[in-house]
Amino acid sequence: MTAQLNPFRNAFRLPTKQRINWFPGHMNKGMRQIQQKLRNVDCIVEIHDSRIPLAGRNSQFFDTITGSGVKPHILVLNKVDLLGPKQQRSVLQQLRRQQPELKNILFTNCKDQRNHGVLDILPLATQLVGDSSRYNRAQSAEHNIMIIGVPNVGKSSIINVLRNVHLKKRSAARVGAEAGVTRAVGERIKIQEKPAVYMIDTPGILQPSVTDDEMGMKLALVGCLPDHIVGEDLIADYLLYWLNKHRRYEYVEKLSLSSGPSDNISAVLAEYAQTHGMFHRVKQYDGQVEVMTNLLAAARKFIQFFRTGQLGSINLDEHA
Ligand SMILES: Nc1nc2c(ncn2[C@@H]2O[C@H](COP(=O)(O)OP(=O)(O)OP(=O)(O)O)[C@@H](O)[C@H]2O)c(=O)[nH]1
Repeated sequence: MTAQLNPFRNAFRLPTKQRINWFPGHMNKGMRQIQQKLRNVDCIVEIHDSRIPLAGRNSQFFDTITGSGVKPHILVLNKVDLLGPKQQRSVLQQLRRQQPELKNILFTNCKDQRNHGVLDILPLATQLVGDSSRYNRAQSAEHNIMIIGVPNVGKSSIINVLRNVHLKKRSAARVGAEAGVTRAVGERIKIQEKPAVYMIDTPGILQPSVTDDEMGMKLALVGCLPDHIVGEDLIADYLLYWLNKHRRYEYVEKLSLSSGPSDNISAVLAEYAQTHGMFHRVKQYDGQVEVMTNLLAAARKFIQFFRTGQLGSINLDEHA
């Protein structure tokens, strides 16, 4: 695709009537439960999606909930298989520039047989707890590590990998492709025998108010909340906006678009649906049945291409 002056929108706004409930009741409850358990926690491991290293990670918010300003804290950027090694390096540089206070950053992949990076979490946590003067429980018989983060980033998956590897035990935390699988702070899950280390799984929590439209859309795009809350049509529109803005035109070939890049989501989805046989039958008022292109199915496919890395390695927080 030839480089060209970007003829597309340069800002994304939610439709004015769109009301999105970013913060359902169980998150409020989860937040209180997290705070109640904090006293016995030695280290906070914040898990986030590596494709949005900044969006949704309001560090002040998590600091307030978990006191991670005083407790040892590790930021784990998971799903690095969807980010790719080149982007990984630029994400690290970006974080070092923008959040120099973050000292302990790991990239992980739970889908990799070798559990890329996941096995570094425990040694680093143990070292940080040992070095911590305020919470010096290094000599104590057991450590408690609390896992926090926004929904669907792989918190439960990481606990399961660690438990399987260190204890050769079956999964203990529920994992699911939809956001919001873990609804409450669970019991401690043992992941190592000597010294005993426990992990506490917590429900995914977003900030109580997501005021930045783009931040909300990025969270939606990587699946941090169920698709129906924002709507697949809107998520697909944001994806198209982002790709054009960053001149990432891989979608043109992937969606077999004959006329090149476009900023019109309806036209893009209609063409994809037509060329890929996506139709549905709609009954009209007069009883006639009309065959129409299935734009929703096309939107779902477009989003799925992004989520499975088929539109290339993407850091949604990179500057245009
Ligand atoms: N590609 C990829 N997918 C992953 C990885 N880790 C977890 N997943 C998938 O991400 C989805 C969410 O994983 P969970 O472990 O349930 O995430 P969670 O943060 O506990 O989710 P909530 O309970 O909703 O807060 C599941 O479909 C996992 O299979 C990873 O490293 N790479």
